[in-house]
Order: sequence, then structure tokens, then C-alpha cells
Amino acid sequence: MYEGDVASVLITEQQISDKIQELAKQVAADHPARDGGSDLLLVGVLKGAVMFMTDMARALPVPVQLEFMAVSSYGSSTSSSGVVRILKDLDRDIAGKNVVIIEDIVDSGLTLSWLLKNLASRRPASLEVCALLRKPDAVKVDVPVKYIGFDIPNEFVVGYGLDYAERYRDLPYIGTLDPKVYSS
Ligand SMILES: O=P(O)(O)OC[C@H]1O[C@H](OP(=O)(O)OP(=O)(O)O)[C@H](O)[C@@H]1O
Ligand code: HPA
Ligand SMILES: [Mg+2]
Repeated sequence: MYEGDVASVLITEQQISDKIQELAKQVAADHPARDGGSDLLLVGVLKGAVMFMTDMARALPVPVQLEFMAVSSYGSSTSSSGVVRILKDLDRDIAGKNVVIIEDIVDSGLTLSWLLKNLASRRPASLEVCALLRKPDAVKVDVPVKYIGFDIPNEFVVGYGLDYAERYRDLPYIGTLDPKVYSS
């Protein structure tokens, strides 16, 4: 698939899957089930976090509810515009809920920083972030990320939900692209 476009595999399918088991244990330890239920609400940030969200939901050993928000700040570019647009809002009120935002990547941090402010104003009981990837050398605004999968180099990555111009989301691993892709 996408022969010749991928320059290197940064994180394999197996590494992603092992990390998700670890992250799910950490989240569940902080949100134990009570009376057979739990008040944990995962908010997935579309579209990038779609694979991570569905895998996390299935790995978590406690019942969770799912909500999605769609925001966009990258469009067809490899750098953030800094302007976050809500393309789809949550379907319901999160007041009093224990919310964990499920995000694929913290790059500049602008999206999450904006999202945390936006969701905090809706008065959840708690609000934490679980991100699969983070680029420590690219962060422009510090965002508190309680659960983090992998710190990666400051390179544009694709796969497992992450796109370049809407392509490559369906790769099962995280990789970098051959420079020819950006110039064509
Ligand atoms: O830390 P930042 O620099 O703000 O970057 C992170 C955000 O950028 C990407 O979303 P994008 O705008 O590409 O939308 P998408 O998820 O639909 O691809 C990614 O999925 C994160 O949500
Ligand atoms: O490295 C990235 N790849 C894909 N989408 C992204 N959005 C922020 N950073 C990235
Ligand atoms: Mg994108």
C-alpha cells in the first residue's frame, strides 16, 4: 500500500498495540469501575484520533462512553495554521463527567491547548488528555498531557489516523513520507 511513498516506519503496528494496552491500564487505574459502571467519557478528536479512539475504547477494562469532536487546523499543510475550527461539536453536555480527550498527536500543542480551554468551560468533573504521539521539539504551547504514548522526532508523520492531505490515514503503522510526496 502506498508503495514508494513511505520513507521509514517509525512505530510498528505491534508497538502501537502494546502501548495501547499500557495506556489503557493507566487510564483504568485512575478511573475504576463503580457498581459495574463508570462515568468515564472519552472525547475523540476527529479525524486523526479515530483509530486510537476505537482501539483505546476496546482495550479499556472499564465501561466507557464515546463522544467525538472534529476540529481542524492543518488542512492540506504540514504545519499548523494556529486557527482551530470546530467542524463538529460534541452531541451532549459533559458537565459533571470525567472526560479524557483522546488525541493522536501533540505537535505545536495549539489544537489541544484550544480544546482544553473550550472543554474546561463546559464544567466537566475532570479533564485529562491521552495522546498517542508527542513531538517535544515542536511544542509551542505547553499542554498538560497525563497519558502519553511515544515522544517522536520533529518530523511530519502519517498513518494510524494521521494524514497528509487526507491520505495515509489507513496505514496500520506510523511512518515518515518520502520528500517526493510533498513536491508532487
Ligand atoms: O499540536 P498541533 O500542532 O495543533 O497538531 C495536532 C493536531 O493536528 C492534527 O489535526 P488536523 O488539523 O490535521 O485534522 P485531522 O485530525 O482531521 O487530520 C492532529 O490530528 C491533531 O489534532
Ligand atoms: O506530523 C503530523 N502528521 C500528520 N498530522 C499532523 N498534525 C500535526 N502534526 C502532524
Ligand atoms: Mg490532519
